[in-house]
Amino acid sequence: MSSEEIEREQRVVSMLYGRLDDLRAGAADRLAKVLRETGGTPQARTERDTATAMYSQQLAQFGSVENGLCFGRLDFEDASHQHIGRIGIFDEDNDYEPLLMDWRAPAARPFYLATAAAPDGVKRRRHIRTSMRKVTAVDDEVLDLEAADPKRHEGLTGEAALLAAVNANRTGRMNDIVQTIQAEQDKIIRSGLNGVLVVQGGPGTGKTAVALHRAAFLLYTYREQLSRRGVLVVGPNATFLRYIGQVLPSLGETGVLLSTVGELFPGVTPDRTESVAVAEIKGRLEMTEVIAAAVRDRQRVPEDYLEIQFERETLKLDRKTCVQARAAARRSRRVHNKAKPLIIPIILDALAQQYAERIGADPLGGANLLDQADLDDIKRELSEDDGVQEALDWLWPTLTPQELLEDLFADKDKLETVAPEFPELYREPGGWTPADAALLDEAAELLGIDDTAIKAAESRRRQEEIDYASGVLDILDLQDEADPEILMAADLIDAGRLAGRHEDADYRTAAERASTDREWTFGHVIVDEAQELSAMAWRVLMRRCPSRSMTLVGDVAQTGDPAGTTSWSQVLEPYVEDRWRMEKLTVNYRTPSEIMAVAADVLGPELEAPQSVRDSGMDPWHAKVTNIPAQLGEFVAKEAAVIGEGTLGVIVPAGFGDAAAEVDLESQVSILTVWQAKGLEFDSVLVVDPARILADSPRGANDLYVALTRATQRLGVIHPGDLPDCLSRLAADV
Ligand SMILES: Nc1ncnc2c1ncn2[C@@H]1O[C@H](COP(=O)(O)OP(=O)(O)OP(=O)(O)O)[C@@H](O)[C@H]1O
Repeated sequence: MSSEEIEREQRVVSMLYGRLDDLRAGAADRLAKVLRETGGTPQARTERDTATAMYSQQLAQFGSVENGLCFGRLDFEDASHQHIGRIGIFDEDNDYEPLLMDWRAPAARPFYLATAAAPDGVKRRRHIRTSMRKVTAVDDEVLDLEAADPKRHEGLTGEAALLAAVNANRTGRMNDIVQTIQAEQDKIIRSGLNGVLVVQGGPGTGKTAVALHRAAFLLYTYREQLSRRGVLVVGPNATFLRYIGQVLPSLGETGVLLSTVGELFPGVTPDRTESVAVAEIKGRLEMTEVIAAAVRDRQRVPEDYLEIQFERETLKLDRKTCVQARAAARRSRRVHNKAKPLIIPIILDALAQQYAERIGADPLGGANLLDQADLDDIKRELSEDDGVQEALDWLWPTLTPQELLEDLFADKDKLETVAPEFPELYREPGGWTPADAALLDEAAELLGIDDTAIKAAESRRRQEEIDYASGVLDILDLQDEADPEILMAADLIDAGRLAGRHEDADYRTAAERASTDREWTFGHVIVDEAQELSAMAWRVLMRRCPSRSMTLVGDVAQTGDPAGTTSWSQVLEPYVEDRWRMEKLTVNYRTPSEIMAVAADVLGPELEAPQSVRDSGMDPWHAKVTNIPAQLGEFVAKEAAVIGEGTLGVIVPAGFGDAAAEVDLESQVSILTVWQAKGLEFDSVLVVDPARILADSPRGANDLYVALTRATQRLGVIHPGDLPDCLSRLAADV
């Protein structure tokens, strides 16, 4: 490419960075100005808070698009052209003409879709590669069938830039692919907001990348709708979330909540582990019945009667009354904690009657000496009595989800009553596992919160605000009394509305608020590695998204979790029946063809493995070793030396000594289990003891498939015994 062209693009790119600097300086100035302001009316204060949040967010956005601000240019048949980049920049002095078109704008679409066969008015597509603020290369594609290069791959856009991107060494953090999105990916990214979209694709087809770019696209296109409710992105584990954490900010988006399902229950951070078998049980739909039974088990009646000391009397609360009270509460179909107020009057009535009969009895045998007012007094006193409260708590305790499950899992007798078929659920008290989150959420649904007290306090507070506000209005009106022509303040605004204006507004982003609110419902939910979710986890996510505006990406051939799914329709049927759409991704951008051929053998011929976009020219190898712990270091050192600056992932069977609980993504060599490696990639991968990975789980073949497909360049397999037959394609290490 001529240096003249590079220089020409450099001038444009430098101009755009100049504009970016101006925008950044403008936002910084405005932010500094609002931060300097103090005092003023409450309304002025809230306006300042909004402005502060807005300018801070703008500053963060302008900072995050620094790398690769402008990466493309389209030249059209009509001799016009347009530069494409991470954000839109407009020429304020020239009728706001776009200087840089946001990649998500409809007008930028031909950059990803135009082909020689369907050029869509585009004559030439140019990929502009930059490093820091310097243009390093430009790659042109002339969209002209006659001039097309016969060596180019059918169906790939920007092949040179794409191959440069997929061949680059990995850093341990995922990069965005905004510069080289391919047509089949673009279609998914820009698919409409509504309904459930399933994206099925083999390893390395860009599912994660597509999911994240889709989040950015949706936030751009449906800004109004989505910034209020937020977008939730769910990933399989914390390492994975750290791996993808930078992608959305690099696309200028910050308002997205990234979470695992295990962390979706506010206030609970999973801090203990459990066996795969127990986690699998906890993921089963049958757990809904177990939890419902656990709640019913806490709604008790005495065998015979309960004795309650009140004043100097011993009252007896008989079984029949308790059964009646319980039946009334259950009949109401209210959730447990909200149904409690229904048993209270029945119990108090019975106790008050009994007490009145004792103390009000006419010694001469006449009618009871107490009247209704006395009875009411007795009931009030009973309701405040500790002994009575204790009895009520025994009959129908107010419970938090944590209390319900802690009491259940740490009590063999309770478990025996509630879930006799699952004694494995027993555990020592303290702490929660990732699978518990879905159970806590289910329990919260059945228990509810008795918010009568909270509501009463809220309405008291609001009344006080209204009283205060009417005081303010009175004062204003007094001042205006002299001139009846002037509109009274109270004519313009009533006290309720004035009070409402002064209520504290919440300026946290939707994502921040959502993370602390169990009942928050999102505008859109994106699930990565969706095949891993258990039936119980799906219930949690569906609750968070009643609009069913969802994108689910995954690969049923990679399911490792025994609680996970092998069929999308099975998972979705209970929630949306057959009203969901599926898109497929077919090209593998990560794994070279030589490695993909080995991986495909593991799953057999019925699986359609994705097509690799490139060959590496290197054969994956295997080596038989006698003593893995003693010899592994040697292989790691050799491989690390070969890849130089690149990353090496050593994937070991679960329970292998060296796998750390936390994976350090920054280090050159990571030792991790298949579960931890889900969704990640490394320039070179060493798979240790494939026979054990196969044997360790009912989904062992899927696990091995995942392990083998993490490599972007090189693959080696080390095995202590015979090489499993399915890997016979591997060449012996020399
Ligand atoms: N259009 C593209 N341009 C450049 N790189 C791409 C493109 N699509 C995907 N990639 C790269 O391919 C690799 C695999 O992508 P990604 O992790 O999204 O795949 P995946 O389908 O989620 O894989 P898996 O199911 O194995 O976890 C990443 O390095 C990603 O950046």
